[in-house]
Amino acid sequence: MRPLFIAGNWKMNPTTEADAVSLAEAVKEGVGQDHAVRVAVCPPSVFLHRLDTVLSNSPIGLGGQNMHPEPSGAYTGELSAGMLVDVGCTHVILGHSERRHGLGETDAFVNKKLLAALKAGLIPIVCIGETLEEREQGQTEAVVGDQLDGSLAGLDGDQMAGVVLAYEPVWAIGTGRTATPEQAQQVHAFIRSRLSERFSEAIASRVVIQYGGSVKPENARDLLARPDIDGALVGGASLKAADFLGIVEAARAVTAERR
Ligand SMILES: O=C(CO)COP(=O)(O)O
Repeated sequence: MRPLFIAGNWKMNPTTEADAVSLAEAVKEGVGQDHAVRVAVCPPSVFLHRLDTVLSNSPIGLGGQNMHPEPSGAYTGELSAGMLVDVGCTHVILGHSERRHGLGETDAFVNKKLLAALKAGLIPIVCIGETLEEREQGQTEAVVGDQLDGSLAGLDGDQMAGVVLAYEPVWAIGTGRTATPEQAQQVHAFIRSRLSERFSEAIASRVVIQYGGSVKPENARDLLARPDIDGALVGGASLKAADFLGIVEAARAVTAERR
């Protein structure tokens, strides 16, 4: 059985280290030593080092929100996989739509980052998802399929099994408009079938596929109860400890029901 995995993508929030520490401490206290559900937080990179200390003796993973594929060099403003590992990261988000659409990241570039992240021992969370226009034109599967092919190029089955995918329909991010559990499940099942064709059914069945886009405590349980939805990548609701912990609680409830 795939363990459910709830990750918080804090994006460019909160704005001070003191607030980041408070949020991380509250999440740490709420999660406790429970390992039934995987949990990670991905704060802005300037807070990573401090939060590694805050989150010590806790099962909560720590993730970067981006990285450069090269290990070092003349890349102003960038940071590498090795640097993320050095400050205590276990995870890294790659190819978020805010970077694909806002900053022109391509599948090929995401793929280079993915290979570098795996080499450095990070667990990558690779984001994919269609825009509203693409959905309305019936292109969801074509777009998501292309993103998968491009982003996952060159991976072998064992590497794939260690990658987390996050299906984040762009139209559901920060809009309050969540994909219905049925809509999300349909795309998640498509993603898994694509992985099955490309790798094998055994590998596809091991890949954790998170859903992201306006996940809240109120809608988390219905989403997480679907067979191919293995967790959530949470934006806005990860900035309030009570909301984020409410989503973790929903994941625990779904996990307990499945036992
Ligand atoms: O982009 C997201 C997570 O990566 C989702 O953001 P929201 O939860 O704010 O919609």
